Amino acid sequence: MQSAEGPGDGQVAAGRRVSTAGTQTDSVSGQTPRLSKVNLFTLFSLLMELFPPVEQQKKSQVKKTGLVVVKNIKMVGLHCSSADLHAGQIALIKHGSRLKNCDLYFSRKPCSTCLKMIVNAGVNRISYWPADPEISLQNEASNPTSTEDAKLDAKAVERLKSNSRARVCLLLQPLVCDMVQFVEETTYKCDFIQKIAKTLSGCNTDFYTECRQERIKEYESLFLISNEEMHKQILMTMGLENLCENPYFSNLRQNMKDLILLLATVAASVPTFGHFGFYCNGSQQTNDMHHQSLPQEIARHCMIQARLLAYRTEDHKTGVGAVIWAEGKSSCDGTGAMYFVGCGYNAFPVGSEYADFPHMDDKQKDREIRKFRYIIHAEQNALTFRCQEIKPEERSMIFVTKCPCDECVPLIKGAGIKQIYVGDVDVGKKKADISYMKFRELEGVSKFTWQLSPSHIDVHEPTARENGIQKTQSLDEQQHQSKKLCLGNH
Ligand SMILES: Nc1ccn([C@H]2C[C@H](O)[C@@H](COP(=O)(O)OP(=O)(O)OP(=O)(O)O)O2)c(=O)n1
Repeated sequence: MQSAEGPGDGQVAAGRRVSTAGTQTDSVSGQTPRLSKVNLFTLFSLLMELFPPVEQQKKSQVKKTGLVVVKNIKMVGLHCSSADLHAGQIALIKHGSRLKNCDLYFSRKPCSTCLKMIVNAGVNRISYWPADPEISLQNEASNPTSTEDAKLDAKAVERLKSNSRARVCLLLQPLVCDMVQFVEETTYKCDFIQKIAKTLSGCNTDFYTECRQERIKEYESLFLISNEEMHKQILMTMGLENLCENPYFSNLRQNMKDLILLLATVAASVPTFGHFGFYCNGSQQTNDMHHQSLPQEIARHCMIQARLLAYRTEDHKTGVGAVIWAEGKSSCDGTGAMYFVGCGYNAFPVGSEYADFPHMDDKQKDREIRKFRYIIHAEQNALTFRCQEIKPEERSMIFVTKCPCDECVPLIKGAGIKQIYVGDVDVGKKKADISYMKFRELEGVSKFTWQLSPSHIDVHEPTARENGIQKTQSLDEQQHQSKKLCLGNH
């Protein structure tokens, strides 16, 4: 991941303050609103809780939890609980003593079983989203016995917290004031939404608003506690009584609400809509395992991660995000066999200051002071700062929000990545300083672009592939689906 600043100012440290800085500290010169690293990691932990389930989740008091492992201010692990293991246990299995000095971002306050092992591994800091914890405290009325256990666990967590070297805290930074509006506007203009809008030709121009509203409703019910009293009770049980006083309490709730709004807006940018998905064009279809498509919901989820990363860009005109995942042998992680390899966004070389390089684009005169020779592309950063090797025998995939340019196409192929999931709006374009010609000719890497399912284009052709499986749909089924908004888990 790009950029070297660390999380720090303006953070919400448990029980001390809600926020001191009015805004995040690292936005670039006030040009475009920018997501802070702390908020990026927090939002990634929430997203990981939403990773499409690969197995049946058990109905229990233990809530599914997302987890981001950060080392030297870079993400090195993305996990979520499985049916048998909590997210913290998975981190321990996957990283072992490499957790030493890492920062961990949980989507829920971890239980004592996880916390004792994580603390023991020597982590530096543990941050969590201040709503219902992993062992739920929200079911008080419905199940008094399990709430008793949950309260005992919360007490044990507090004891572990006060006796450990690791800092257990809340790290939430207020968003810059026009951040949500900026995300909403850029989302509406993004390739994925615009491609759908074109096919609707005015009959449902408001589909994006509907998608977004659905996501907001879903995420609010998962990540917020609507009842203020209940929220206070939970914070008290978690040892955050200082945050229960106003204005801290209302500031905290507003911060949380804004972040959820932002996450839902980004998630709505790659919607489950009609027959849209990531498909490769006919001639590229193959039976080779390495080149078969991921399930659509997983592909969409990873693209949402890439879209979120783009809000860390240092290019104030065009933000791009990229994330690399691979599929190993089966695993205990809630992500199934998939594991995180690396991620990045477009930015100037690490350590540079805002004024070091030109920021002009190719529509502005004077070639010498244009940005293009200096900016490191999202894919380049994802490859440079990856935390895992790309193994030739495994299915590896990169998700990029914008078509790879001629500089990046050979890098992706050379690195041995097997699949690209991408928005292809710029394919074949040659701009003055950056061109997107090589993507079309790229061979040996499967290209899944956002489009209508091939089976929808020709209803008699049984070529739709969901997870590599041939599928035929009746005309009726298709018409029904395209009328209705399918708003399941992104
Ligand atoms: N796969 C890609 C494609 C582009 N970029 C980055 C490099 C530059 O920071 C920016 C370039 O984007 P554009 O080609 O859209 O050029 P402009 O920013 O000048 O926009 P415009 O389309 O108006 O020319 O995106 C990237 O990181 N990864």
